[in-house]
Amino acid sequence: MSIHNTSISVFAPASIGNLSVGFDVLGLAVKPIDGTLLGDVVTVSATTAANSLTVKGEFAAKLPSKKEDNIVWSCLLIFNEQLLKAEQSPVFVALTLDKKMPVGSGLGSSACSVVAALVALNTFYAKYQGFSFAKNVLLKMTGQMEAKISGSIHYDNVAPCYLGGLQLMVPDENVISRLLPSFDDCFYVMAYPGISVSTKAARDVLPTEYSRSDLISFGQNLATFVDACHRQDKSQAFAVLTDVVAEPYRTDLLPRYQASRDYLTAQGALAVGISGSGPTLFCVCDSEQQAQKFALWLQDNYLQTALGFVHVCKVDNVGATEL
Ligand SMILES: Nc1ncnc2c1ncn2[C@@H]1O[C@H](COP(=O)(O)OP(=O)(O)OP(=O)(O)O)[C@@H](O)[C@H]1O
Ligand SMILES: N[C@@H](CCO)C(=O)O
Repeated sequence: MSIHNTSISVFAPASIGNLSVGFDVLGLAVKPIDGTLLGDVVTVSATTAANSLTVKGEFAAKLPSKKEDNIVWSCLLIFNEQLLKAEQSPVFVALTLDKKMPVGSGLGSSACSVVAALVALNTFYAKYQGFSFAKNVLLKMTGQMEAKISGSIHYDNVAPCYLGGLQLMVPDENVISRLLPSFDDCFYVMAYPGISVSTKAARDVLPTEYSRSDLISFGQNLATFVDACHRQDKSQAFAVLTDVVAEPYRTDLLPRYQASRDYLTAQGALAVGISGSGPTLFCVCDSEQQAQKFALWLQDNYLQTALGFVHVCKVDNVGATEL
């Protein structure tokens, strides 16, 4: 097939950064059970004119109007730079971003755009020029792009969004992220209240130092959770899903969060937490019936604007995928 008459579209899913116990080091990709595409789609087509970027979709208007300020454009620039370093010739492309994800939502919105763009470009070049970057090289590029947005490298959204499942960030640049066994039978209710919280602002409220007892709790909760994942011990895993690093300092940014958390916990949720830097709340449930009940409650009690939504999700084990 000629490079000039076809296009590649890639979907990249929402994710729960931190998963309460793993600040900046754990992330879980999720997908709504009703088949809704909760994530962004980027399409790449060859063009004979100059490079271009078109933005459409429900949340397009929330993005900067100049294409140079859209992270998808930065992805194209870094990708082309890397192509040249690999002695490959970039071609002109027309990019389209279908911005389905609310910005500043805690669902990994910028990660969805970054991953969809870089995977779409990589797939495009693989199919039509027989060249592609290895997964780890592409993952590093996604980390650089995420850092450009939030001010520090953290892979807890981009890694699960790209690779799927529950990912643990490893401080080894040859590994970066490792897949952990997750609990595929659980349901994750995701409630986005319809307001925006910037990741940078939610990082700025965190202390620069922590007490020894917080340090011990953090290490113990994360280690116990990872061990429980490997043993598939669901009750142990979710019993320690407590965040001592970020949640205590971020609840003030999240109207109705504390009351919702208390209610859902009292009603038997396996765990409740802030997705990424918020404002999305996630609630882990054992059964679909319980998840649907909590979804209705969150719809009535956690949402604040008409832009808000609630989805009952499961783990997305696939990650970024060509449509
Ligand atoms: N394609 C894009 N998608 C999302 N944000 C973008 C994009 N391009 C540029 N931006 C800008 O990047 C910033 C993203 O902010 P932030 O990191 O708080 O949001 P986020 O990635 O949506 O957060 P979260 O991970 O909590 O969902 C905003 O200022 C937004 O205008
Ligand atoms: N780990 C990040 C996730 C948001 O992108 C944070 O909590 O600040």
